[in-house]
Amino acid sequence: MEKSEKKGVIDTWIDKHRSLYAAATRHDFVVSIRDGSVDLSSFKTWLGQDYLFVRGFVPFVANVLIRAGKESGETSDMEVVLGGLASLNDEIEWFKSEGSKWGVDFSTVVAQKANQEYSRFLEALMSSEVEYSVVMTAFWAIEAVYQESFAHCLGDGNKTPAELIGACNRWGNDGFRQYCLSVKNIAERCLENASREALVEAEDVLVRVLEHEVAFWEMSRGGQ
Ligand SMILES: Cc1ncc(CO)c(N)n1
Repeated sequence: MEKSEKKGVIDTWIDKHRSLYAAATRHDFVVSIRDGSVDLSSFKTWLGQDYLFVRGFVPFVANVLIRAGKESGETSDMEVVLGGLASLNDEIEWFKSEGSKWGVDFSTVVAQKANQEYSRFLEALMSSEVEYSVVMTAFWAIEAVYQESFAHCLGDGNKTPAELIGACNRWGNDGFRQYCLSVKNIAERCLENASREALVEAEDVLVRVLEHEVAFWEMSRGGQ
């Protein structure tokens, strides 16, 4: 089989954890955006919590960037991650303008438990004990869940409310999809050469990202 046809280890894990992957990428909140039934207080809750998440995600991606420069052996890895970091800069500006559009004052938003736990998980991944291949797998999964979720809200037959199209476009656009594929290719390349222990850890980290993503969407139910 040609290399391009071969199923990578990430796709094998996604198949193995198919129902959890679906829970993370087709959550009720996401489905409600797509079918137009979304409760706007849920959206505002998500917006405030995700703004806080992204502020914590920046140092995580910066850590990935440093590792991509030192540990990867491929000069292109750093460029891919730098592109991601640059788009987080725009994203923070976008969050601020969405916050004023929806009347969400981020200075008063408090991180909920699921958000705190996700941040702690990211901090643990920044330890130098964690292998590059494991960190890259986590990074891919974090980005891919948002890409798949929001692309679903833009797919054929969607009834996504006009005022939420901008949010869906942020992560559902084709450029972001391509970027996620680049990150996936980096992770796959690293995993091909990884030790047994690293593979076990990478699969575990992938599962834990999916669980954190489900818990993150669940916060939107509170609507507070
Ligand atoms: C919870 C969460 N996961 C992933 C991303 C980005 O991919 C985000 N902004 N928020």
